[in-house]
Amino acid sequence: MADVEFTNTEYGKNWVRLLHIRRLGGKHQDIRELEVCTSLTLDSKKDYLHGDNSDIIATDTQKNTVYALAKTKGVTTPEQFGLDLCHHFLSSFSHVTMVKVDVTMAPWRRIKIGGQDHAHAFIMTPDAVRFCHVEQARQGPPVVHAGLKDMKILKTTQSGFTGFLRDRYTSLPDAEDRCLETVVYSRWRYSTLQGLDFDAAWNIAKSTILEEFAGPPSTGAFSASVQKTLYDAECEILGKVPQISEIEMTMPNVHNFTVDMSKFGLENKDEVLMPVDKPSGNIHAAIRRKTTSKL
Ligand SMILES: O=c1[nH]c(=O)c2[nH]c(=O)[nH]c2[nH]1
Repeated sequence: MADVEFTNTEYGKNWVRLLHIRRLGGKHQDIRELEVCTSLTLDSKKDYLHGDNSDIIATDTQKNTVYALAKTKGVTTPEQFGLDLCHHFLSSFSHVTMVKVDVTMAPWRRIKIGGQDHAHAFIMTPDAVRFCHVEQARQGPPVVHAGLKDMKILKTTQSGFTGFLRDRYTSLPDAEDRCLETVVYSRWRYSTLQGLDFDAAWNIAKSTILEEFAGPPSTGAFSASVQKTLYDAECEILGKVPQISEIEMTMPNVHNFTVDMSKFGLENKDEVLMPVDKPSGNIHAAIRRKTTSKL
C-alpha cells in the first residue's frame, strides 16, 4: 500500500522452556529452569511486503538456538543467557538489526535435609519470580533490565493510612493500624555491566524490598502508606547497587476487610478478616538517578 509505512517489525519465539542441569562432579548438580522469548528485527521488510522469506531466521530456528546456546555456553544467570543470545544473533547474521530477549527463571531452591543443602534435589519456592529483558541494537551496547514479580507479602501491623484528602465521596476512615498485603512487581535498569554480579544485585534488590516492607524482626517499621514504603525501597536499592540507574515498582494494596460481627454480639478486634481479591488499590512509581546524583 502506498500510503502506509512500518513503525516497527519484529518476530520471534515465545515461551521456550528449558531446564539446564550443571553437573558439577559426583552427585552435586545445579539447575536453572528458564522460559525464554526471543525477538528479532531484520533490515528489510521483504517478508512482510512481498512474501520473500529468504532472510527469515525461522522462529523454530530461534527456539533451537536457545537450546543450543544452553548447551554450548551454559546457563549461569538469566541476564548472561540473554546477553549470549543477543551476541549470537547479531554476530551470526548481519541483517539482524535488533535482538530482544525476555527470560523468566523458575524459583527452584535446594531442598534442605537436617539443615543441610541437598546436592541435587530441589523444591519450588515461588516467593518471587526473577525475570530480565536484554536487548541490543546492532550499533549499540546491550541494555539489561532485571526484575522480580509475584512476590506476595503481608504484615499484620505497623501500617497505617491517615490524613488523606476527604471529599463528599470519602467513606474510608483513618487507619492508625491496619493489615497490609501486596504483590510486588519491580523492574530496574543496569546502566553499566561493569563489576556487576547479576545474582548478587538481584538478591540485594529482593531483600531490600523485604526489609523496607517488614522492618526489624521484632519491632517492624511503620508504613505511612504504600506510596512511602515503595519509594523508600526504591531509594534504598539505588543506594546499595550503583549499577542500577532507574527502577520502577508496582505494589497493589490488596485489601483484607475486618468482618463486622456486631450483629452476632461479638467484638472482632481485627482478628478475623475477609481477603478480597478485587478491587485492589494499585500504587506505582518509577525513579531514576538525576544526572548529578551521587546516590
Ligand atoms: O497506602 C495507601 N495508599 C493509598 O493511596 C490508599 N487509598 C486507600 O483507599 N487506601 C490506601 N492506602
